[in-house]
Amino acid sequence: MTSTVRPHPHHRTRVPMPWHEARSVAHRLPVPISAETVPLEQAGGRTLAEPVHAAVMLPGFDNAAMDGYATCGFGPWRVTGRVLAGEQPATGLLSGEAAEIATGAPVPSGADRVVEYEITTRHGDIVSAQPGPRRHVRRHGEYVTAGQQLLPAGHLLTPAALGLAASVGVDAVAVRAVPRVTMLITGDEVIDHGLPGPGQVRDAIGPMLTGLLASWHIPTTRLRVPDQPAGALTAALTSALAAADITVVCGSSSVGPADHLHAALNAAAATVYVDGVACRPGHPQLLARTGDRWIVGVPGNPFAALVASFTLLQPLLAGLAGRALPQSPSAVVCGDARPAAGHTRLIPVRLHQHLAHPIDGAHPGYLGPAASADALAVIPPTWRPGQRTELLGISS
Ligand SMILES: Nc1nc2c(c(=O)[nH]1)N[C@H]1C(S)=C(S)[C@@H](COP(=O)(O)OP(=O)(O)OC[C@H]3O[C@@H](n4cnc5c(N)ncnc54)[C@H](O)[C@@H]3O)O[C@H]1N2
Ligand code: MOO
Repeated sequence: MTSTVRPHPHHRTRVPMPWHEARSVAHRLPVPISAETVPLEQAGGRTLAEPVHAAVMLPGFDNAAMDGYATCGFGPWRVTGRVLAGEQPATGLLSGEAAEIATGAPVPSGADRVVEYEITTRHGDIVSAQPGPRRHVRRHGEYVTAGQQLLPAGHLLTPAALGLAASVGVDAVAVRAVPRVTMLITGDEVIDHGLPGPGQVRDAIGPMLTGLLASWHIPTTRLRVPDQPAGALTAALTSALAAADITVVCGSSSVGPADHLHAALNAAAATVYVDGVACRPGHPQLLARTGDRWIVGVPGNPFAALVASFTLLQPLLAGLAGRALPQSPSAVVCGDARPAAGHTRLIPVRLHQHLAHPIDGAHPGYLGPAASADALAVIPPTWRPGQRTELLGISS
């Protein structure tokens, strides 16, 4: 798995790592990054470094699950008062008494059920009903007891998880730090704005990865690196490594005369863990480390760069956050997914009626199909028509 980087051999032989193995290596190698305590408002999309425990019981008090009447004993009942949410009942109820009550209001002592308005008839202060078996009272602590662990360390704080933490009285949570990510965009032909001139291309990877990482709640710094002089990437990588937990080098991953990544890694005394992955597109991708700093090399072809980001960057980020790899949903792929011997194909698909429909026209250098896809379907070499296959969600 580990190899020492040699001086840039243009025609070196790489042994590409199987796609699932590359993901697993990128996920299990990192030690989780440091933890910090942040207010709940800032914790969305972060990963818990410590479990969340309930500070209070839930519900916090016996309360009405319906708008209607809290009643005691058998009806008809005499209505003696009214309790709204946020109020405390003025008195308890005796047998044959009722209090009008709002959903969420504390039920008066003595009440044995809440009868919803819809099934009641009322004449003056007398209310009648034939209630069903449901009591419509949410009992103190029936959901959560105080001190109970609700979310484990390693849990991603989704909107529902934030709401849950707030509902049990939590104001701040211990989460993993946000890794600092720098992107180095290489290529003398690559321009940032406007219309490309002869031989030029617009940077598609910078905007794509900025958006992808933002969807994972991670801000990025983007820097341009010229191909010439040959030492420019080494200098840029050295300064990026000083400031960033992860440096993503875009382009320069292959074996061409301007592909300086391996020389730069050598200069940084980096250990390379993944050097080529048996997938299409995106095979010339790379994962390396020096100290606690990580380098991910993604190919210059933009769709290949997207695939590489899901292959190495997403698992690396999960590992740094101390989080499990996201569980991939699966679907049956319609038609011929064209499996290829010896490598995993990643194809853009649209999801319709629980089936994955491949989008035509995918090329490593073109993002059209990926831009209108719901997911990338993972097609192993052994794929057969009608077989379910893993999906990587790319549309959020
Ligand atoms: N002899 C070989 N040549 C190539 C191989 C190989 O195995 N042997 N692999 C091919 C594959 S597959 C890919 S992918 C590319 C990877 O090349 P690099 O990562 O070194 O990237 P570049 O050479 O710099 O650029 C490739 C291509 O992508 C365009 N590009 C680069 N950066 C951007 C950007 N930010 N936005 C949009 N487009 C970008 C660049 O202009 C080139 O067209 O190598 C193959 N060659
Ligand atoms: O990774 Mo390359 O783009 O397979 O085309």
